[in-house]
Amino acid sequence: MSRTVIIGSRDSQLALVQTHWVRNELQRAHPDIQFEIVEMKTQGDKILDVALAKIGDKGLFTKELESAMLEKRTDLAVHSLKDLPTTLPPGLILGAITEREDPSDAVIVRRGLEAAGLADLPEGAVVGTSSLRRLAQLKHHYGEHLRFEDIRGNLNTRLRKLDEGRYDAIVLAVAGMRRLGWAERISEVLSPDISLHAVGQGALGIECREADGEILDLLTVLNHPPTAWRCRAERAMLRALEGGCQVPIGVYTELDDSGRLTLQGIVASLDGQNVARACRTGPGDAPEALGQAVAEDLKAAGAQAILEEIFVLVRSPEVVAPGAAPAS
Ligand SMILES: NCc1[nH]cc(CCC(=O)O)c1CC(=O)O
Repeated sequence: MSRTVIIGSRDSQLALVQTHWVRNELQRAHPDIQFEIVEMKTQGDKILDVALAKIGDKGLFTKELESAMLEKRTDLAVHSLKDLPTTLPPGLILGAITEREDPSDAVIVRRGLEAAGLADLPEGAVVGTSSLRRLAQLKHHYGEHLRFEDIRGNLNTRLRKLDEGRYDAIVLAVAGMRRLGWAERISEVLSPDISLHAVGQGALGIECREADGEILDLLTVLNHPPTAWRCRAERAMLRALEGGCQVPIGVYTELDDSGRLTLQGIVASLDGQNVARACRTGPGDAPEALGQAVAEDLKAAGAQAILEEIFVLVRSPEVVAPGAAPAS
């Protein structure tokens, strides 16, 4: 293949680290092909100071990258998988899912404060989070002891706000901190008993045109089947719940040596008081069926009512939902 392959990326520091990693992997596997990166701003990058929930959740960080592929200005796009909606525009598919980083959430304590994690923070300490999923689960466990406030901006901005003393701790994805080389700032990795992570967290999704067989062939080197099975189950669950990225939905998956996949799911009310949980195990090579089954169990456990209540809250004009950033 003699063409130059153009890779679309958001221009945030994390997105560029991820896209350069993908470019290097592709270049190593296909030395005769030229790979180029084109940086783009998405809607979500332009309007970070606005309550994102108001703008519409689907594809805030992906639309511009997708239009570019459909118009053949680019050939593929690299996304944090958790920012990629579960339903893609016609003509585009998920060509590969890369090996997952640790998908857990991490607590970062402000410099100068000696605390090993959330349980160790002083009474009334202020914890910053921008995701309803984290907020709901942390309120459920630490609502009596800690206060929670919204935090916005990219990872650099959030760490700066933390160290300026506006928060005592913040909660972020382990994966982003590691990829940016800031792992040593992680004070605590939250166990799934405290916080189930976002669907797709820690993995990269590579999107391309469905009909572009050449590109699809090139991408097979990036696909990590165990991660792909886990993430497909997680995404099928989310899709079946029709949960945009704004709702407190968390997951945890495990793949055992014999290829059995376990998917745990949670749907929580914003105050953390009302929680629906479900867990099932099934064959790893039928992840969509497993995801759909767990979604049905969650609905039977009360998820529907929780989701409807949140939908009304998030859409009502008076209420600016605390921390409605997408897909965390
Ligand atoms: N919501 C934004 C976002 N999208 C992807 C990551 C990094 C982690 C990942 O790849 O899942 C983050 C930051 C965060 O949630 O802390």
